[in-house]
Amino acid sequence: MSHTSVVGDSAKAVVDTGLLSNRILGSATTRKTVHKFGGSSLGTVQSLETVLSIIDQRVNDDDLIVVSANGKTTDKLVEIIGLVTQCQDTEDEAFTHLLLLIQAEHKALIQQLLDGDIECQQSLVESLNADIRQIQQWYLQQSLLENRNDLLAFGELWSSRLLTAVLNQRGRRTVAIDTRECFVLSCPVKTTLNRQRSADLLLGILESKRLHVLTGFIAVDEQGVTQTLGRNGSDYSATLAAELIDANDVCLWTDVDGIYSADPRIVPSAKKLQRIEASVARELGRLGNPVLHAKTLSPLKEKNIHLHINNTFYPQQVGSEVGQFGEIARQEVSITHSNQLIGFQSKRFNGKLLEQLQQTFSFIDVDETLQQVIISAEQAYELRYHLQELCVDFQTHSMSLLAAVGFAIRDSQWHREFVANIENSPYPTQKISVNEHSLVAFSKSDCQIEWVNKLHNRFTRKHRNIGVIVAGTGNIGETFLANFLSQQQSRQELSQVHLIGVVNSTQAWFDVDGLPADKVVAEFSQHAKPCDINGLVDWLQRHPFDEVILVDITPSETFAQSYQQFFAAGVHLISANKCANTFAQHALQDLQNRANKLDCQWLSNTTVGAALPVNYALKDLCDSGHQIEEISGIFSGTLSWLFSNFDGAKSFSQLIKDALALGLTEPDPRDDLSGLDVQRKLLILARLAGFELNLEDITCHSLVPESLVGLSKQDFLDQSHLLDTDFNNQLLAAQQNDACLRYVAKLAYVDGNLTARVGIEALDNKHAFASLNPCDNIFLIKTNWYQENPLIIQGPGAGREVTAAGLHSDLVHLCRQLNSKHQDVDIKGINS
Ligand SMILES: NC(=O)C1=CN([C@@H]2O[C@H](COP(=O)(O)OP(=O)(O)OC[C@H]3O[C@@H](n4cnc5c(N)ncnc54)[C@H](O)[C@@H]3O)[C@@H](O)[C@H]2O)C=CC1
Ligand SMILES: N[C@@H](CC=O)C(=O)O
Repeated sequence: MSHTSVVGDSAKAVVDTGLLSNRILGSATTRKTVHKFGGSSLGTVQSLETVLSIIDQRVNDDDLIVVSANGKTTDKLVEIIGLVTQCQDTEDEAFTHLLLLIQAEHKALIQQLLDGDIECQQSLVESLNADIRQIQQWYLQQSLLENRNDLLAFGELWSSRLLTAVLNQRGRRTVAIDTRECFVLSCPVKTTLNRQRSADLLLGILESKRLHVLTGFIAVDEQGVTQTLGRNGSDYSATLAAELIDANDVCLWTDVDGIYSADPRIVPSAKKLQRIEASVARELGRLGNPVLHAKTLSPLKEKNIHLHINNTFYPQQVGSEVGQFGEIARQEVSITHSNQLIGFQSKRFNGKLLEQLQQTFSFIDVDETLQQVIISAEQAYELRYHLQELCVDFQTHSMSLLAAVGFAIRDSQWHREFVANIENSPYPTQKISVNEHSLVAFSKSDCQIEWVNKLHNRFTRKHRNIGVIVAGTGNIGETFLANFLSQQQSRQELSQVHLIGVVNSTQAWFDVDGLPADKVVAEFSQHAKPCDINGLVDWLQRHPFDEVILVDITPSETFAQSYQQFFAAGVHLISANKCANTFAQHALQDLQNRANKLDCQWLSNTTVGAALPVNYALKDLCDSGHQIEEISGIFSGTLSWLFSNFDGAKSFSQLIKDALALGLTEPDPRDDLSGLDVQRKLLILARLAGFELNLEDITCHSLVPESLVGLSKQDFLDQSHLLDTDFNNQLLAAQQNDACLRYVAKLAYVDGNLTARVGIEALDNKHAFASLNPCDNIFLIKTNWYQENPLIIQGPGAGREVTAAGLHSDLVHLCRQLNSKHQDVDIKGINS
């Protein structure tokens, strides 16, 4: 066989595998990946263009490409074999029709994809025509059945030639490899590869700085005779190639989104399993999963190669990854079923015969007591034939299975639950087979869709893996993280919540297997890698969790401006940062609309009053029909603390430094002293109450003189003594009038007029706002129904512990919502 090789320039420089695992994320080193494109991805010009763009963006020259035959070519070639086998009257006509159809389809693909390159078109069409003539000749000589495997091999051969030619034409130096030159089977029946010989041959063929497109599905035996690798043989070719070249990953590009927790065509609430432990995947394959095949997975075992299932038509979407993972991924449970099984019973199913059968066939269950083996309907034909040849008497019956599959499920709490559920279900079970990673109920009746749904709901409904990323490791962030583990252990709502990332302004530490919450602060600098907001957004687009919550404990406006991107990545937000909530009205509205549209939740109850339930209360009042007429009070913990403690004994400037050290102030205390923080809080409450206004609509009296505004934070603190005289004077004046200094916020809505202001006031010592504990906030809310006796909420309004507590409260609320979230999978043509 000759190679198709046309010279061109490869422009691929950047590695972007788009893959999930820790091994890939955060690493810039090149790693070899075998990309396999299935027939559905190669069937039309349009889908081939999509494949070409995936190759352009994601495939490096070190990688290998493995292709199936274009579209349904293999089915048509098999049909030709069927015609010849059946010897029908109309065979000639049907043969010619099918062959011409195959020829025409391939010619059309060549001409459209190589549009403008007549020479290349001609060369490919000539090869195609020669192959078609060869098939005709076999047919006329009645040797088609003898050459069955060579006939089938044409599908992959044409496909690899075409893709290679197009890639070369588009500047990617590419070589086509017919795997019959390098995949040598030591046992064609079991499709066992002679690994050493095959590796030597393949590595000898690969050319440096070239991309290689390998035929899937075909190989040769030790005598050089063409062999096929059976159903899903191209997937197997890809994993074999990965093993031979020592690749890290195999990417199967197909027309499904990944592996689901049940068949999504019949279980609408099935969720995608983004990470599947390899041993669990093998068990799913053994039980008949239509995407994962035991044979495909076998070459990956020894070398811990990860397998990715990605949808060609939605390449940005995260698919499923099979490999070795930590505890979080191992907790997933899926429900599988099949009505395509055959039970064989024979008195001779014991001893040597059974042993020998087990070596040749992949049984789903073997039961010596029942003298029964269960096998897929696909393999039943061969078993029947084999037993007949051995003159073994047997009976057969249709069977079904309904199974729960999960890592070490036999030893988990699910074992008892499964048995109880099956025993109480109408599924007429013959037996339950208990395996390390699966619990399987078998029946002689079909398994009904509703039983699959019921079991799936029971096992997976509440199991949503939620990843949490904390942005901001300062004053509040550290305290939030310090309390994370104890919260996780004590709150039932957080049982599936995992800390998977911590980010600050320059660095990030991610681990999809979970970070040690109790050590994360201490070990952050040791593990963190440089990361900016773009890096974070990138990471968020590929996370393997059912839900991800980002907790923004930064003071950063830039970070808040990225919320749009976070929502676009499907991430939920909890904000202590007040910036986004105080964007211009239209910008905030856009953001909220976007979150709603994308089904993303956004909680920000600590932005006002720290952990005090002010936002909740106000929202509840409005939702229940109150019309808000006044919101007033002391909204700054810092200013409350400063003015409560400021009695002249200690200077005002020293008190500012103390408040900063206590963690009450904003990172820059001038944001409190200027009134900006209070102004923001009043704006947040006003908007919650249904008023439309912006920051500049709230009159603000700043306590920071112009001369101290432009200084660095440290210079400001050094020069803060310049404030002391003025504040001493204000204090004296207030004291002389039996009054005290307080920084007050007030919004009033009277006769259709809205006024809002924040500023310092001298309040009578008997005023409700005068006798607060230092640092307490007070919120007074008047409505049409709360007039003379307004609603008052009072308590600590700032500080590390209370703010962290408020954020944890938001986390529990949000997880409660997400845990019970029901999300149906949309399946084209079935429910969408
Ligand atoms: N102190 C309090 O009582 C309360 C504070 N808050 C809010 O909590 C937030 C955090 O305050 P502190 O912890 O005192 O601040 P801090 O200055 O001590 O820590 C801020 C953290 O955010 C990180 N950061 C800054 N910009 C970032 C960016 N662009 N990307 C990622 N990380 C970034 C910094 O590296 C640092 O780790 C502020 O928004 C504050 O308004 C809210 C309620 C109460
Ligand atoms: N600096 C703020 C912190 C809470 O938002 C305050 O003092 O209230």
